Amino acid sequence: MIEVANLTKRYGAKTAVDGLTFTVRPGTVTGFLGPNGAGKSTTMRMLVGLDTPTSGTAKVNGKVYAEHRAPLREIGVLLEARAVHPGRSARDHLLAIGATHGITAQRVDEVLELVGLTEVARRRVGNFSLGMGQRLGIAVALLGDPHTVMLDEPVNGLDPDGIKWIRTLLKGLAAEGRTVFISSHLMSEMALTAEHLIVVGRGRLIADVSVADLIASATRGVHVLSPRSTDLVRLLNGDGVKISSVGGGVLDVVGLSTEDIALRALAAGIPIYELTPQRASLEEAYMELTEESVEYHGGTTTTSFGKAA
Ligand SMILES: Nc1ncnc2c1ncn2[C@@H]1O[C@H](COP(=O)(O)OP(=O)(O)OP(=O)(O)O)[C@@H](O)[C@H]1O
Repeated sequence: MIEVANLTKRYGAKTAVDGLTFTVRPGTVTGFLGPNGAGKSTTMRMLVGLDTPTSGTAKVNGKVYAEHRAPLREIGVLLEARAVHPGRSARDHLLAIGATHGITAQRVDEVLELVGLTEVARRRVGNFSLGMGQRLGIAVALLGDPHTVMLDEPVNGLDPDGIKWIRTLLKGLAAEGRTVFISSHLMSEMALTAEHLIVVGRGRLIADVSVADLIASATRGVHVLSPRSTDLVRLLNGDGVKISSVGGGVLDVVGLSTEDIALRALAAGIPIYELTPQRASLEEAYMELTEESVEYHGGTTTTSFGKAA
């Protein structure tokens, strides 16, 4: 379990994390999302004692990191900046880390197997590809068989096979009852991996929501096909309702639910052949949610072409 309460971090005049409060529960994969500079890495660093909060608390399994006697057994982390001695083998790297916690060579070999590095376990880490380095980082995180796993951008550098592997791994860890907290900018991947989301922007909490609810809350219309579309437009038009044609006789109705449309059409005797709610993708829902809090907007090059009538 991860509990963040009124957490604030200032670097001089810059407030990186601003009164953040949230809980990450065991048993599900929780995604940590937010635009660049939103404060995700800073929050994760405070959770593992790499940064000190200006105020508030960041607890793992009921205690702040420094209070744990065997932290590797409480929380396994993969943060972006990893210090690995390039001349060491993957196995030696894990053995050295494990030595501080009485972790056996057998456990090291188990973890190497789990992340698919057994065959290269005795090779110099300096020659590892980005994906192999990422797998080694995940091996470090899992070494102490921790109850909580926190990974910053875990799919960075992984190929599609690797991405699928980590998705299965993370879901498996959550199914075992562990707390799994991951940050990522890949929305399509988050939609497949996470069940719950903590969304931050400019250091503040924007949403603490299930993936399903976030997608459902994104405003999208309902596509309606009727042989009497003109009558239907007249019937449904009103305050807060926007109706447009999307071609093929199909109307896009925003501001009314499928039930509203069906019942009103039924009462007026207007037949309906098709009624389809338009679902937003997680990416679209996320963009709507964070629109206001993007710190660094990219420049756009716009060229005007005459719009076709
Ligand atoms: N050591 C530091 N000194 C000064 N400012 C910092 C420091 N660390 C982070 N910041 C600032 O704090 C803000 C939050 O940064 P952080 O890295 O936590 O964001 P993030 O959400 O992880 O971003 P990204 O998605 O780009 O990794 C940024 O504006 C960043 O420039």
